[in-house]
Amino acid sequence: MLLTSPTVVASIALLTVAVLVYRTVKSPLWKVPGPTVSAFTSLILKWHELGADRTLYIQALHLQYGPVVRIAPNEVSFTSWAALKEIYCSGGSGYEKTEFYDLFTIFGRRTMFTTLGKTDHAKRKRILADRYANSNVMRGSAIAGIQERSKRFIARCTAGGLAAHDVFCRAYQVALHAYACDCVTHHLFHPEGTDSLRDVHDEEMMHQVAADDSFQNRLVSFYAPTLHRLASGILNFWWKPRETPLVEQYVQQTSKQAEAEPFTLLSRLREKTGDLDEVDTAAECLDHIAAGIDTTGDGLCFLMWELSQPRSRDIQQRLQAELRASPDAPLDQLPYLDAVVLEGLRCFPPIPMSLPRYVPSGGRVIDGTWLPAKTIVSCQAYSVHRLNPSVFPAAHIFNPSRWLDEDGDADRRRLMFAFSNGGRGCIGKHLALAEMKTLLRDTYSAYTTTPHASMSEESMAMADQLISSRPRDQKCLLHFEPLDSSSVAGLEH
Ligand code: HEM
Repeated sequence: MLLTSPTVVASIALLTVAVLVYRTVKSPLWKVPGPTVSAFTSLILKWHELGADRTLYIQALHLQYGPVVRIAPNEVSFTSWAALKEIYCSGGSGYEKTEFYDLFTIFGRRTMFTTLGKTDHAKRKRILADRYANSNVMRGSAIAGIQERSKRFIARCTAGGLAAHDVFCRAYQVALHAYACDCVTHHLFHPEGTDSLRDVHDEEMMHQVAADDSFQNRLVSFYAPTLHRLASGILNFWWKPRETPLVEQYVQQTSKQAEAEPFTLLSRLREKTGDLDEVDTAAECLDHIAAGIDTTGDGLCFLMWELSQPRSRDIQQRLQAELRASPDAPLDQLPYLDAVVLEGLRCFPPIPMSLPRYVPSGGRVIDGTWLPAKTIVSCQAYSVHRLNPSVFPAAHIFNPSRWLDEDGDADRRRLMFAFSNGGRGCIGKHLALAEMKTLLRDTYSAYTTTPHASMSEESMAMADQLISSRPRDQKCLLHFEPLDSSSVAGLEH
């Protein structure tokens, strides 16, 4: 009786609010700059996550509040080198990952990417690292496979003459994602890599991974597992669950049966059979496929879109001039190509979002702010690359030449966060760079690219997925116009 009295209910509610306010105000995070609402609830942040614009929301907060911003009651975002170094590089591999990475477990197993603790991660990395070393990526049939796939990509893009070709991934159309898929599976399984540039079944399989629209569904399963369990029928109607049966089957079969060449990851995993069972092996390989398709594909897509704009005409011409002047130069001796790729990854990082980590026990001072253990801290490449004006002046401008200036070179390179930094940075970095440079070299030694009239900046706006981003309309129509017949002849396949 007493409990239903309005006075008692109001008193309990008031007391609860008072305790909440008291605890919030007394929290060590209270003084961290940020909107007041972030101190009380993470709902606004989650709303932006579901709306696919978390990255831009955090960017706006940094613009308003500075390099340290509280984005949720227990979460702080940073943009400075001091913070980046502490969070991602201290002790070699930085702070431990949060349970956010549970969203990416495969076949119920943790892979190198989803391992949270440092010790387990270091053990797994010791097994895998040598196959992704630059010397292994750039040798013999490893690099020859990339070159072959790049020529296939160009052949598909130019098969219809001047007609526009969709260089982004759409069902049954030629795509940068197909190129990235064929390159990464070549590195994992050769000779059993995919041929999604030419084979419809492989393209369909690639498409399941690349055009996955499940991020909202997965976010709900992460934040509200009970709701997800109870209401999955309704949720699945609105937001698709992740379903990639074709690639799962391919990886499970291939990782069991294939005779893989010595440069491949699979051959390495075979040498280490005592460390990983069949399911671990398949999960690790599938993870690398997923990690290597959207990232390289979207990175190239945003970059080629930018190069195709009238405002980038001089840049495209300078790139063409360098490539045509040195047709046989090794990839690492083409400084402007390198600058174009770095600037592409700076302006359009394929993983633009926060990479969340826990403050270790005992708490830490990060960029002058003391934070208790278990606070979630992160940097996001999108903001790191745009909000350090002394290192990246006029950061909103796509300007590859900034990377040619010897002055400040070390500062720029250490703030390049597209592949993250420290011991948990991208293991596939050299593979991705080889793929990007090879395809750009083949394209711009022989063609000029221009945007199709139907394309707009809005359709190419960044849309966040779970951790990566992609163009909002998932298409990017470009024309490929031959520079002259002699340059094209070498690329015909
Ligand atoms: C332009 C292309 C790429 C970009 C921008 C990129 C970016 C990144 C970033 C930012 C991370 C750190 C993620 C985090 O801490 O949450 C990462 C990790 C990782 N990447 Fe990439 N990546 C690219 C291509 C690739 C490729 C081609 C592979 C294929 C093998 C790959 C495999 C991985 C793996 C296995 C990890 C986990 C590393 C670890 O935890 O030690 N990535 N990548």
